[in-house]
Amino acid sequence: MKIFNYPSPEAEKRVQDTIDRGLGFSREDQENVQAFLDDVKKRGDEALIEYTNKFDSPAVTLDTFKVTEQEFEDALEQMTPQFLKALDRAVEQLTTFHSRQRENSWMDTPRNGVMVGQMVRPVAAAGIYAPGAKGGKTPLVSSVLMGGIPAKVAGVKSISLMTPPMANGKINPHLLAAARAVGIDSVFKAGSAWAIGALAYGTAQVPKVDVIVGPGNIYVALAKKIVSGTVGIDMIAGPSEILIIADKTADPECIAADLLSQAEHDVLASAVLVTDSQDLAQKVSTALEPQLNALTRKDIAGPAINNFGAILVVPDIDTAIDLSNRLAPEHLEIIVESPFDYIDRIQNAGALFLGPYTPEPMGDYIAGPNHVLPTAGTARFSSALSVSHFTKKTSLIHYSKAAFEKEADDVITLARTEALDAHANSVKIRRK
Ligand SMILES: NC(=O)c1ccc[n+]([C@@H]2O[C@H](COP(=O)([O-])OP(=O)(O)OC[C@H]3O[C@@H](n4cnc5c(N)ncnc54)[C@H](O)[C@@H]3O)[C@@H](O)[C@H]2O)c1
Ligand SMILES: N[C@H](CO)Cc1c[nH]c[nH+]1
Ligand SMILES: [Zn+2]
Repeated sequence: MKIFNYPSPEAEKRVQDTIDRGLGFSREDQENVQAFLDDVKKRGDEALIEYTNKFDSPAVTLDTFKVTEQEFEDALEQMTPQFLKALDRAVEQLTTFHSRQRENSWMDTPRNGVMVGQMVRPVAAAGIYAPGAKGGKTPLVSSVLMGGIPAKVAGVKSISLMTPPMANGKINPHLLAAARAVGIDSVFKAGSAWAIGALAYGTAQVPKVDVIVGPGNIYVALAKKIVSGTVGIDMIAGPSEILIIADKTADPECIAADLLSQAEHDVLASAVLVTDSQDLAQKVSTALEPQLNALTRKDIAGPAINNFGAILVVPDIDTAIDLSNRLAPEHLEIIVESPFDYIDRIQNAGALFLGPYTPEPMGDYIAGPNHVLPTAGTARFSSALSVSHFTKKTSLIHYSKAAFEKEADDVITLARTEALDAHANSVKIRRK
């Protein structure tokens, strides 16, 4: 992995390439995705089956497109006790974390005779996307939990899960077990942009939803971007990224492993180490090569490391923090002598992992917080997928006659300033 001194023009270029890589949708991608969406809007399930047959599995038909109860049962029979134990732990710990995000409705009486408040309500229907590239061979089972659990905690009644099928026309059984564990019964065998279109517009089989959440590749991200406004979305969750700030106390083998953990997600993933130790930089670079070569997904992690990976040597940890705030990474690991000393200075990051025993995958699967996180610098203004993505708020207002009389003149004045006579009249008419 290439080592750069930072600041320097060469390092600056690599940093800029990393920032620019994430959400760069080409015109061609946009046109293709728009065409998929238009077609799903027009032809519904027929279009879904056609694209699923062409891109994922020739075995999916209109009759087998929705996962049946029998398929759920067959899947559950294949689960090992070891997997079910891990799944149970993940479900429990994620539910505990997300339950703390619940917001209550409230009412207040700020002035005599006036009542104001906010009612929190779940959306009626939500759609969850769980990635599964290469005919469902890399099913992100954990993404089912990350979408489903906050939706359930919010109180959403109808949840549909979309995920690409495997070549044999089935959904990966572990993914179905995860869906069952969080209480999602409607699972459809469709991925990519057409799955997002089905959720946004509805088809004969797929219910139209109010909110679509979940990560996915460029086609999924672009489709979500296009349909947002028609439906709510969580965010444009792009290719994964990790930034690690480490000092001489860090273990180079662990740092190399953590960098690769995100690089293996996508050829567009980014993995950056920022350190004040030249010695650590060299050792991580050396440790990385053999670890990369041993990976099953080295064909994905390799290009990610080559194109969007870097080891940046900085004069001090304060410079590392400034750079990290500028990059606003999806995942930020701080592995230095006293990591908690730096929390106050972290302004932009999707999730923060502190200390040598908090590798990023703890957060991907089991710690509790959500792993669907803002990427490509969008952590400057957006946050992890949460219960609030599945709720909306209605304001509540009440005036007594006396309270109305007291404030009426000011409303009339403001309405006239805006030349809105009818507004003024609606108040005036009540003042007999
Ligand atoms: N930001 C986050 O929180 C977060 C979390 C998890 C995963 N991720 C990211 O999600 C992504 C998952 O992507 P994935 O590819 O593994 O799964 P995916 O399900 O998003 O993509 C696979 C689908 O894309 C379709 N497809 C393939 N080629 C196509 C083409 N030319 N046109 C249209 N559709 C096509 C396939 O047929 C399949 O249905 C990765 O980039 C990963 O880094 C991000
Ligand atoms: N690291 C990914 C988010 O960028 C989430 C994930 C799912 N499975 C493994 N990892
Ligand atoms: Zn991951």
